[in-house]
Amino acid sequence: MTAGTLNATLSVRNLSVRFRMRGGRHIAAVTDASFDLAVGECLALVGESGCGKSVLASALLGLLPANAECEGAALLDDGTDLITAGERLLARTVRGRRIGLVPQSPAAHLTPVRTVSSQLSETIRELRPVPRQERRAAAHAAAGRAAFPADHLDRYPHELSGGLAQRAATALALVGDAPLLLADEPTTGLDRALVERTADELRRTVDEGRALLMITHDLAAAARIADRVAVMYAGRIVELADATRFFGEPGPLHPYARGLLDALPERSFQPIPGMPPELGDLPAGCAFAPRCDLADALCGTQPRFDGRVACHHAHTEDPSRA
Ligand SMILES: Nc1ncnc2c1ncn2[C@@H]1O[C@H](COP(=O)(O)OP(=O)(O)OP(=O)(O)O)[C@@H](O)[C@H]1O
Ligand code: NI
Repeated sequence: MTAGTLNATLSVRNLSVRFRMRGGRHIAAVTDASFDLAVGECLALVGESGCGKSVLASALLGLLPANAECEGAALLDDGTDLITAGERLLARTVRGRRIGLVPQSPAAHLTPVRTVSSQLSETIRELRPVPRQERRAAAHAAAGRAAFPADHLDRYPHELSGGLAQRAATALALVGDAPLLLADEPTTGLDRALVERTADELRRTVDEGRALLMITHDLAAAARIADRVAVMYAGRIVELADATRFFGEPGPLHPYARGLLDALPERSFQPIPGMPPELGDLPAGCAFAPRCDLADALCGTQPRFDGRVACHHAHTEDPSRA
């Protein structure tokens, strides 16, 4: 292990996930992803729809379907490799206990026939033996941290709006007190005020000594709580940056990441032209080249990720090198 990974709660190394499809085809959903996540840190994973964010999260929790093939490693601080650990170990010691998941589709994650309060209580009971009274208190505390209103705890999932279901799922992820949280679009369906409140609560959870990988389309939410940003394009992490630098000056290094920020209404409101490529049919070189103003012959070869960026024409502050 290198020095840089010593304090990491999670070290992802060269993680690739491919789906085997009919006719011998493959979909390269995640390719060669590497990053670390430390205690007290929030890493935001951003990128357009379909770029592989949720597949990456599912790989870390052993929740991929049977036609998925995984390579690489994802090490917890005690050396447990999430990629090679079997289902028994993941189910007994990892999911809910060491890693809490806020799923992308909360409705599918909530049990329809039980109230939010009973689901929270049941989850606590499964994780550790505590008296009923304490379970109730823990359920209330988790609801509060997820901005879920206490007077809705006795409701069934179908009685909840999308935003409330999202917050119920967040409470379920928090109730186990896992040191590592994976939140897949935790602010979807929430209005701006609730986005900010949820983001602030998640930030507080991190500041109490946890680590958070937050997957999001919402760059404003990412700017609010993230310490670092990982930008994914067509299954690859193309930039890994300090959030202050990324959202402020000098801004992102990768032309795709610069395009994502420029597309924001509060910036130039200029969408990136074109569409991301099919992950079943990726070009040999840089996958962003067909949409990139800066692309030239060099981009026909895959740019190497140097720890900060993977681009032959990365933005530079030094005009003589531009
Ligand atoms: N079970 C599967 N079999 C085949 N392909 C899959 C499977 N699950 C996901 N994919 C493909 O993997 C790619 C990445 O999907 P993923 O859900 O990770 O995207 P995402 O970045 O989370 O997008 P979004 O922001 O819309 O949630 C997509 O092209 C998707 O079609
Ligand atoms: Ni997703």
